[in-house]
Amino acid sequence: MLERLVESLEASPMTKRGDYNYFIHPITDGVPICEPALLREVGCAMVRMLDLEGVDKIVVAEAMGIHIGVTLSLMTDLPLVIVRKRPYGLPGEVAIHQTTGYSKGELYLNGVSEGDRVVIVDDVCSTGGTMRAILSALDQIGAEVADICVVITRGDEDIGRPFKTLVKVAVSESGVRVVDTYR
Ligand SMILES: O=P(O)(O)OC[C@H]1O[C@H](OP(=O)(O)OP(=O)(O)O)[C@H](O)[C@@H]1O
Ligand code: HPA
Repeated sequence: MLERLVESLEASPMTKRGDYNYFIHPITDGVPICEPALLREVGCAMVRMLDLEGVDKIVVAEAMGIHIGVTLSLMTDLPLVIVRKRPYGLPGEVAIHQTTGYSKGELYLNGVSEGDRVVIVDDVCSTGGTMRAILSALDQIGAEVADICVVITRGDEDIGRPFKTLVKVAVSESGVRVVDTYR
């Protein structure tokens, strides 16, 4: 279990975004190509780990939460909410300020209502800025977060509540090392 993920992560090419050591991987970038077997491996592990009891919706962030969310939505039959990087101006839309290790921007949440029970999934948690921003928007709406799972965690970020991860990695200029695998 998770062999494809571990092997491909440790073979990730590296680049720099300012001072940030950025690894390039099919799950986090869709580059160079995302194999169905890898998506299946990730989807099966997440379904096993997540507490899906009574959950109404899966929440993901554009862009690199989308393929993971679609995989889980097809496996669980739960609807998908995509937090977008552009506004739609619909009633109830919540704007969120996102800060990552290498960027800042706005995200916009639609489609979650007060009392909804959701799970959040994403490709990677690094500084935790994206996850904290989404959690604060869901809290503002009055939705309940049943569980959170990311594919990859890098660093020891605090997002204000426990969350699950499939693998934990250490990243340096020379590459990615998987330091823990959860299944
Ligand atoms: O823990 P953090 O420091 O917030 O980093 C994690 C976030 O960074 C990436 O998103 P990004 O905004 O770069 O957009 P992308 O999904 O379009 O690559 C990634 O998909 C996570 O959502
Ligand atoms: O190092 C990274 N690689 C890909 N996506 C990311 N999102 C946050 N950090 C990274």
